[in-house]
Amino acid sequence: MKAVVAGASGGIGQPLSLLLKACPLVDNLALYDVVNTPGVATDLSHISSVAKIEGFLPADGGLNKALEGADIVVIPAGIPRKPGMTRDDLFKINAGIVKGLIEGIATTCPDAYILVISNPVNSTVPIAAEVLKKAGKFNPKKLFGVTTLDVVRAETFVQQATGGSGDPRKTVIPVIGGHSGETIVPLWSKAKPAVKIPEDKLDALTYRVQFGGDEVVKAKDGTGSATLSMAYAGFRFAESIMKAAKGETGIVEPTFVYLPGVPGGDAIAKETGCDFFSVPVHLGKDGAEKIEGNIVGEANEYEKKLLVKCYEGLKGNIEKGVEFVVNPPPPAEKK
Ligand SMILES: NC(=O)C1=CN([C@@H]2O[C@H](COP(=O)(O)OP(=O)(O)OC[C@H]3O[C@@H](n4cnc5c(N)ncnc54)[C@H](O)[C@@H]3O)[C@@H](O)[C@H]2O)C=CC1
Ligand SMILES: O=C([O-])CC(=O)C(=O)O
Repeated sequence: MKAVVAGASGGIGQPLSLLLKACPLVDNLALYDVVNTPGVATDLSHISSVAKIEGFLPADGGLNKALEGADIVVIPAGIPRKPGMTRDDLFKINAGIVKGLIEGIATTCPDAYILVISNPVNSTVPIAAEVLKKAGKFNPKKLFGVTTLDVVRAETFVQQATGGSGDPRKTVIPVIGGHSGETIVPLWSKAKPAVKIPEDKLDALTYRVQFGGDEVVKAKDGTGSATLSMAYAGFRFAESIMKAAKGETGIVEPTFVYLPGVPGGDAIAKETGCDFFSVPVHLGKDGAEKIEGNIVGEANEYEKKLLVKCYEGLKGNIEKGVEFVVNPPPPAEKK
């Protein structure tokens, strides 16, 4: 299994690369970034794990060299938020970064699983899909927006709100929709095993999952957004993809996918009016095998109200991403 991290020298990229280097499922690890990958790769190369590691910079076709033969490409490249910014404020810079990286993937390793972390995920995944479509290489079963951090937060915060003890990972909570503010919808009613959230804590708990990113941005006070918890979440999702690729069955993860391209997705696309949506997806050797049931239809009344707000925001984010590729903005005039 060859894994590539694009944006490997950054706040997420470095710890994510560390986790992938230590993972026995990875035989080869390529680190790509516009800066510092020789240093990061040399540092990680001293770790006594099976993965062979190499760092690449843009010079001399570095991106294509990194991507050559890749089975899985994880993309945390791009700028993070500062206090006062929304994820959508990152679009201006990150849209072009993601577009360029996906063009490289379309040329060099179109069959790889593609995991997009770069924000705004609600728009960068549609950008990736459109770039791949344009190149005639779009396989919706292998393109994923990484929304695992929302799931991780829901697992953690619900324990705190209910006074639960024990391993938070043992409670499975589907978090669906998109990856920003009100587009993030935790389905507490679908938790397994069931959770009993005191009514007076429900709004605050939901808000904390939806705006957990802001909590970190505020605490980091201008130095960035979630990196370590994101590296954990990104690795957790990448590991699930790799395990499924190697034949492990029964793996289900919420992830932001192109609904019409995944079995079971059409009904949800019709109900939500959104072609891209995060839903629990069964993972298999070919990627997204199918979507489990109609989770949107099964939401309770409280969650249905949250979903209405989710659709409103998400539709615009998706359209913005699609437009960026289909009707690209004119190139900026040179001064
Ligand atoms: N999906 C999610 O749940 C989350 C997403 N994010 C997003 O992840 C992205 C990265 O965040 P951080 O690692 O904190 O930022 P960072 O600034 O620390 O690292 C980003 C890295 O990307 C590199 N980069 C820039 N242009 C590139 C290009 N064309 N090719 C390859 N690498 C390039 C930079 O050199 C830098 O090393 C941000 O957009 C952030 O909003 C952050 C947390 C959670
Ligand atoms: O909040 C941000 O900008 C980073 C992010 O996506 C998260 O932490 O969920």
